[in-house]
Amino acid sequence: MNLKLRRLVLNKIRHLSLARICLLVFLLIFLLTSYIYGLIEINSHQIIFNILPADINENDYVIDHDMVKNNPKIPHEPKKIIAQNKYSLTVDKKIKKLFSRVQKSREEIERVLNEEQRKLVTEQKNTYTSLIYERHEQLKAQLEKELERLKKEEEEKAKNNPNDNNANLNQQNVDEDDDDEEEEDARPNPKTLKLKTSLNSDEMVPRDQFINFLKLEKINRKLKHVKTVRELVDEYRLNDDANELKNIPSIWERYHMKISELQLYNHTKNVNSVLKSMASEPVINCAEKEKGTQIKLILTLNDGTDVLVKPMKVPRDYETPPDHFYFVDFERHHAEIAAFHVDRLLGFHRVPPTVGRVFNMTTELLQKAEPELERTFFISPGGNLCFTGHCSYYCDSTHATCGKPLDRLEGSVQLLLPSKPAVKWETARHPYRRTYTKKRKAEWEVNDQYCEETVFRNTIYHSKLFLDLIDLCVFDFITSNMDRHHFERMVSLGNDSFMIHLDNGRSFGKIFSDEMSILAPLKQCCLIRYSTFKRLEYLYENGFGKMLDESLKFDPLYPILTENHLISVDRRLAIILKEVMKCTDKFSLANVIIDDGY
Ligand SMILES: Nc1ncnc2c1ncn2[C@@H]1O[C@H](COP(=O)(O)OP(=O)(O)OP(=O)(O)O)[C@@H](O)[C@H]1O
Ligand SMILES: [Mn+2]
Repeated sequence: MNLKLRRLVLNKIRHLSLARICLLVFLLIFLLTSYIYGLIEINSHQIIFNILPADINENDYVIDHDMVKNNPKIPHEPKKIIAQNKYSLTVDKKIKKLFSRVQKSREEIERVLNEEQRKLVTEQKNTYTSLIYERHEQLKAQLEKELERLKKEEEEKAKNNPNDNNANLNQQNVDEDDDDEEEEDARPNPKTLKLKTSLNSDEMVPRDQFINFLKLEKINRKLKHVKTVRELVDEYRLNDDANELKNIPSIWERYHMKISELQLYNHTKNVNSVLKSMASEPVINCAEKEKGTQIKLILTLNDGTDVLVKPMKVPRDYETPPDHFYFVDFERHHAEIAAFHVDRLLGFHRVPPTVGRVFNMTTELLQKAEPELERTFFISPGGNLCFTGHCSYYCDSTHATCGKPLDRLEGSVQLLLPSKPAVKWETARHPYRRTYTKKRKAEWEVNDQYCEETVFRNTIYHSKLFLDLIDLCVFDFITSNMDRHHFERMVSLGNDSFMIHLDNGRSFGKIFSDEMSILAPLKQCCLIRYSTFKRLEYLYENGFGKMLDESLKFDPLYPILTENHLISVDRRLAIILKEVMKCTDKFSLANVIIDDGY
């Protein structure tokens, strides 16, 4: 009896295990396919399921809005936390003294080159410029010869071995390092060869001469016709057979057409209406920005305006963790907004109009999303609507962009500036670029003579562009932005059209300390534009932090910066002025503060 029972049980178990094994194998195959097709992500410590219904049903994302209203713990309106004038203004006597010294040297600073000097300096400048063009032509001719020779060799080889399928010569240049676009290729193509604007290493440009090149701009400025986008559009329309610019959205007339070679807008007033419409116009399409390292959306608004949206990732008081490099830092929407206001107060007007906006993720993003993006939406365990999107950094489920709460999402909205076909842009590598690696330092970080040895020798900076670069350094130090790898310009507006201060998402990552290395261009070159200095003086006298807070009050997401951020802005302004002061110990005042007419 006992034996019979035992056999029966054993048999049952055997059968059960077979069924289990089948089930297990099936499950494994299922998991493997899910993993391959991206429905499952495996992290170091968890497995994440991205299994979504193939067709997204709007009802899957119904958010309980009453819950938000009835739950006082959920902040559905940002609290106004900044008490006015809480941060104090310290006035440094030494800085005040610098202001009065500059006032006294005003005549000397503002003086233009006399006729004789102008001729001489123009000649010197032209000598360098012709030198680099000459070398460029020589190099091009040399490369063409070399290519010709190689081609002949290949042809001869082909004649000798007619069966051998030779590799195409031009094919060898396809692999280009994206980051080092200005570095020389192994075998550059003479047709697309970029002009090397740098003089040879033994050809130093003395400081006095370099300063004269900058001063020469003051004369040129007076003679110059300042080009606008309107002119570019008019020019383009003359040959616009495809009628590409026939029915352009109203933003062109309201804003784009007025962009000039000098700045993105001339009066705050001109930009306020754009900010307002970007913050309120209904969204009609939502796409992802291609090739981004972090998630960015491109929205088309009802009035035809295209805008770039960076969604909220971190709270206002977030600081970059001490072990995080600048190149892995999160992009912050509040930084983009604050940077616009800082740039505007500095009088540069080189950051595109940027405003904060609260989105209803369901109706404004999900329901308007293009299919690729739509597929990445899901509801989190906390009941919030989230999406991951596609990008190379932080587009996995652990870093999803989620409603705070439910489907309420804050973001920065930046106007997309005009580009092709009427407006051509150019990107150039920043001379004080960081290495974007964990271990290697850039030359400017180890060589204090870098400015004279490298920057002064680059003929691209024998122009207005150099003091623009110092302006950018001032702006980046105040906003604490270490992520300035390139700068972009609308070159069809002119050879030295202003540097657009784009991509400020990684600024304001430090609050209680200052990143002194950002000031390297100012410290090493010891040159600053007169009008910028006067602007810094004005902000110092009137309280930069306070003015910034007042300016930010116009943003729908106010407060944008914390009180400590505002204190940091005042502190950094004083540091910049002190660095200028140190420079005037080394060089005379009129050889540090330069009036180039801009
Ligand atoms: N407001 C704008 N108008 C026009 N073009 C823009 C604007 N903002 C960004 N772009 C274009 O998109 C590019 C990428 O923008 P941004 O630098 O913000 O993205 P990113 O993904 O952070 O780039 P990266 O991570 O490589 O620094 C810019 O270099 C510029 O060419
Ligand atoms: Mn960036």
